Amino acid sequence: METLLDQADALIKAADPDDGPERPSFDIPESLLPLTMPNGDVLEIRENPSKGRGWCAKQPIPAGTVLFVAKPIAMALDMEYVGPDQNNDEDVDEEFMEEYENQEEQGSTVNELLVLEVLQSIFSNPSIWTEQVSLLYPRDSVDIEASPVWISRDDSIFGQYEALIEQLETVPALQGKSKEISQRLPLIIRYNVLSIETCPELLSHPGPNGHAPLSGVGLYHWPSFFNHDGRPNVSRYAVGDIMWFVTNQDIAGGSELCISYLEHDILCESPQRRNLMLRMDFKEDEGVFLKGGALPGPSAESDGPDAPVVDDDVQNELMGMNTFERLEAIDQLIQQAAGEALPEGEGVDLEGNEDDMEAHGEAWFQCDLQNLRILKAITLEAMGFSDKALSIWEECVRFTETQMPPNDETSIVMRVQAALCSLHLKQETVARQHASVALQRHHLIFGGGVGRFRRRYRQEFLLNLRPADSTTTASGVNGGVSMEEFLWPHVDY
Ligand SMILES: C[S@@+](CC[C@H](N)C(=O)[O-])C[C@H]1O[C@@H](n2cnc3c(N)ncnc32)[C@H](O)[C@@H]1O
Repeated sequence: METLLDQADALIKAADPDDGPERPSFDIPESLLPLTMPNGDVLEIRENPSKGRGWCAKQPIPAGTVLFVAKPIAMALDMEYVGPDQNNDEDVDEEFMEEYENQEEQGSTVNELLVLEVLQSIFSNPSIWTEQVSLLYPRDSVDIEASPVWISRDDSIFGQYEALIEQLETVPALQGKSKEISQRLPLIIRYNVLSIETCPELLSHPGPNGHAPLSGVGLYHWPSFFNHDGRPNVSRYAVGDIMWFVTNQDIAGGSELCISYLEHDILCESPQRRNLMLRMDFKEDEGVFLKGGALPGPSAESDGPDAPVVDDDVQNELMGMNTFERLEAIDQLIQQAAGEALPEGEGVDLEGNEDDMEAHGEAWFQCDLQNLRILKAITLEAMGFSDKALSIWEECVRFTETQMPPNDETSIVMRVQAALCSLHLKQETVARQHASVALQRHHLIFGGGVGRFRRRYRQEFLLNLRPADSTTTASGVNGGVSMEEFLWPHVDY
């Protein structure tokens, strides 16, 4: 994994400031090649009457087992998708653009680029269709014929799509299949696409050296047989385009192995909200994923927001303020997010403009509150109030450990900040406890002991969230040793 992380860093470093990085297409390192074929002694695909095919465990599987590692059939980067050019088209109708922007917000438009990429791969190597893509859901011709014909919102993409479909008939192995491919492929992408992100959980992910520009979508073969569950027992993570699937808990033989199609911080929401976000062809209405009892999520008739409010734009807007203003704004938003207050001058944002920060007097998503807590802790630390920040980091830890799947990678990030903050306050015992849980959990999910942990967290340790971070010496006893070296010394694990 370390080699792949180096390659990911190199792509970010060499990225064009306007066009972003090159698309990652990494070779699976030799040491991981045995993990690319699902082990038939341990795993099998079974048919389930209500969910279709899905991966199952043939025998007990311990937590932290890598089920397999996969490379996509094709991928596309979010940054590559530019969408219809509004400036050059005076006839673009407003309703269309509104719908287009909504879709864009939901991150689905890059899927259109993926349709083209997969088609290109099929054209170059027809066995990709016959041996992999054609086996994916949906397979039933009734479902397929009932679906509307796919039309891209982007004329340029649609033109290329039609041309490629026509060219398929010139490939002997695909003759007579172009109609089926044109009907099925967009649906296959729609229902099997996976987001691909490198270290997305890190606070440094969106920053200058973070891996956000490598984010995209991909179509994978074996991973497409994971069904969704609101209590996933499998977690996934990626470096570049290579993706790992690992059990996040001990699994009993015979159980189904499921991932979550939803972001893990949405899983604690009400079924109504989860289904709105899921946008799938099935309803996910199992009980909410909670260890500590149900949160008071919105009821069916609630008119609270139907998507998280504290998105990247809101977070950037807040981080652009000076710390005093920011703290005040965050506190106001926390009240609104908890459904305790209407915003100042209802329906206006922090600068008095109308925007989607309009609150409804209804609770926002739990992840909104979590994101606001994180921003508050960062702000308090920058202001020198690390003692207040520590209790907020600990609240953040609690959220990830009670409202998210077991051993979630986000809980590691929160433990790391709680450890660094405690050490800054010279509370070494507390710091070591958080540090130890973070490392154990990281080792379980990502493997590689302290070496890999420190490699994956390299950018995170450069964040300098608290004054004098880089030179801190714990309680002075470890003169000259950085906080991370003090808490996670390089030892064999
Ligand atoms: C990525 S595929 C998973 C494999 C699929 N079941 C198959 O037969 O190939 C996604 C599709 O599986 C089905 N599916 C996945 N999770 C489900 C669930 N929890 N309940 C019902 N259907 C589910 C839905 O039809 C969904 O569009």
